[in-house]
Amino acid sequence: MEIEAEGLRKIYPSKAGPVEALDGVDLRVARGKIFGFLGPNGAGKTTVIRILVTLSRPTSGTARVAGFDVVGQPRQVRSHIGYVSQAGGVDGGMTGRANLLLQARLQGMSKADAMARVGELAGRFSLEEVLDRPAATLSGGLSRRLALAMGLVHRPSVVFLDEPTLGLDPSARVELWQEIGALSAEGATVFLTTHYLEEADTLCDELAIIDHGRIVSQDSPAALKRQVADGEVVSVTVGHGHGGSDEVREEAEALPGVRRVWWEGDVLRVAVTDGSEAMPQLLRRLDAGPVSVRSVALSAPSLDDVFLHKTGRTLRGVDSAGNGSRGGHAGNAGDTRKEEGLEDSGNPDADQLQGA
Ligand SMILES: Nc1ncnc2c1ncn2[C@@H]1O[C@H](COP(=O)(O)OP(=O)(O)OP(=O)(O)O)[C@@H](O)[C@H]1O
Repeated sequence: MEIEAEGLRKIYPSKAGPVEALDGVDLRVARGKIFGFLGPNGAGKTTVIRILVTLSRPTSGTARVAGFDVVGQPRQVRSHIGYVSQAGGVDGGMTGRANLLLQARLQGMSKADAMARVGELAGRFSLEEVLDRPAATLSGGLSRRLALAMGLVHRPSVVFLDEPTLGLDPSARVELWQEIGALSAEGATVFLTTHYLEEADTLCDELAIIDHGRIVSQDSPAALKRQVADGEVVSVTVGHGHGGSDEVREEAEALPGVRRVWWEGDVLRVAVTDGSEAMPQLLRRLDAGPVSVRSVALSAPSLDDVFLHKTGRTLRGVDSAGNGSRGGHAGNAGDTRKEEGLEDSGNPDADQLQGA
């Protein structure tokens, strides 16, 4: 296993009293896999990543990355990992080349080696044309590619990416997926957080969903979807404001071939063994009932369904810039980040950590 965590707990002190961010997190990620970490806001994703990349210590529990203990052997861990935070660590006032060179020099490379590595990475990430531009002038997609290249300067075997495509347009996102896929094809292990379920579904070999500081599920995207429904999901949209009726849900549950029924706003979702068999019966039953049906659709279960089933919340509503209602609670991070900064003081480069 390239990443292993057991019983991770983290309690942050805060003025309002201790905040339990992690409540016994276990994780196992095999070498070369792309592992996606999903969860509502405030679920504990960043806390786990920060422990795994040695920026924060667990209150209790253990974790090993690339075979090294994150608490006892932080230097060894750092020399084997790349970490690209949400902020990315790119200095906007410096050119792309200067950013890359600085990282390489910080890794202890000679000037000649550093320049050769910058050339290599620029070719690999199609950054040649932007090497001499100040990083602040790069588009979102280019800036993320630069940040990723910076995280790979020292050829880490495990790469941590915190929301790598947040706010990117669809084509830039797909380009980055290709880069991430290539990393794993070359043997690197990738651990990423994302709010985009499509990204998790397309890119990741395995996913863990965290909620309230606990892992509620870990499996491949396909297996997770099978857990929700080994079949199809009929989605019935009812008249505005008429969703949520227990009576309708119970009626649907009583039909043959129905496995699970739940409301998502004004949409009744019905997990069934065979959609074409269940749909006519379901519609007949609904027609006789109190709600009007506006539309019906049949689909395979999605990760949205999994997420809702596991956390009781939906991640839908994230707009292309990553804003919007992401479900879950925002937590009380706003007034407490300072304490986190204190915990990490002494680390000169918390945003872009590659090696010690
Ligand atoms: N330094 C801190 N001091 C106190 N509480 C904190 C601190 N950092 C995080 N927390 C709290 O711990 C919990 C987990 O936060 P964390 O940032 O790990 O969640 P997250 O899943 O990464 O959220 P997001 O998706 O919003 O980034 C939240 O309740 C948060 O408010």
